Amino acid sequence: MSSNETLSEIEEPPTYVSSIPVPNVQELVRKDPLQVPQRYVRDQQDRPKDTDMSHLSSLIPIIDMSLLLMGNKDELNKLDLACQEWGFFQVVNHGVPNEVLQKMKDSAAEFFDLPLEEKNKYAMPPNDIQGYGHAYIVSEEQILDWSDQLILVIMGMDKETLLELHKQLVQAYRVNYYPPCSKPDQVLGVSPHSDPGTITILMQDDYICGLQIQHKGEWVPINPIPNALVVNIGDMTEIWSNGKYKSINHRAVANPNKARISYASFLSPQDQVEVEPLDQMLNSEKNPQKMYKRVKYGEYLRNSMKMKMEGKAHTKMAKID
Ligand SMILES: O=C(O)CCC(=O)C(=O)O
Ligand SMILES: [Fe+2]
Repeated sequence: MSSNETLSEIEEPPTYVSSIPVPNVQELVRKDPLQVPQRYVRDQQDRPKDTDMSHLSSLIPIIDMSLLLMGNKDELNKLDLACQEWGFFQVVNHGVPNEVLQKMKDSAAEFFDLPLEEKNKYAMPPNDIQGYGHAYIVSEEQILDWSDQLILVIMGMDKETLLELHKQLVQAYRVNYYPPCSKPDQVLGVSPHSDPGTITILMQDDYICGLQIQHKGEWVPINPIPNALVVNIGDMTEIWSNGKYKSINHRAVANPNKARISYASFLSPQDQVEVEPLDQMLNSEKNPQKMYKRVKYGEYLRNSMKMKMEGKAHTKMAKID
């Protein structure tokens, strides 16, 4: 995008790769809580295993935002290490009032409680990623996730202010609804994937576990801390940092008894922005070789949407072999 072109001049709404329509999981469970159709059953090696990784969960860094804002160097180093070693951390004292978080939770819960006909008034249209439904379904054979989603691309803010503050930042918001599952050991709520954008800010349910991240080959649960926010590095930050900061494979598992809702806010560059390793990241001793090609974010995103979510397979497009 040239420097004299601004977001407000780009009138055309972006189009997305369309996803094959699939059943509504919440409705499936409402009709028969015990059925788990074959389309949702994972191959043995992909199923959540009953291994206890809680000793690793307690090592996932917790960052105190109030310390960062006071310029605390130790906390800044902790954040730097978190991005390099884990790609995930939880943030406490983030300054977002608990009432605001609660309102988000209440309004999402209210939406998912509506009858299907009401929810379907906001159904995701073909070629769009916004709305109620499912994305990333590219073949009839694909094993499906045990969840429904509501996705919004948030552009309603004052563009001038937004541009001033963030230049080309785009925010998309996805509410994931995971109905309970009678066979949680055979399904996944969300397939393993890394997030394509810059960073993701995730509000989990305060008590129900589900999110797991891949760390040194193991699936490690991120235990909820009430009112904390989970932050993870996306693929674009991995590219800008030439791999110093890691965009980590993660997934969500289903719960046998309770529905779980998570709220993911994806921050990303504008579609036209070209992303490549920053010069200063190439001069470090650790990563002298350029590991990524230049990619246009919009193309990268759409390319990833043509594939089912499959770990970091979609990142190949940007990798230098
Ligand atoms: O539900 C979760 O905890 C994870 C959701 C997620 O990874 C996503 O929406 O990209
Ligand atoms: Fe994610």
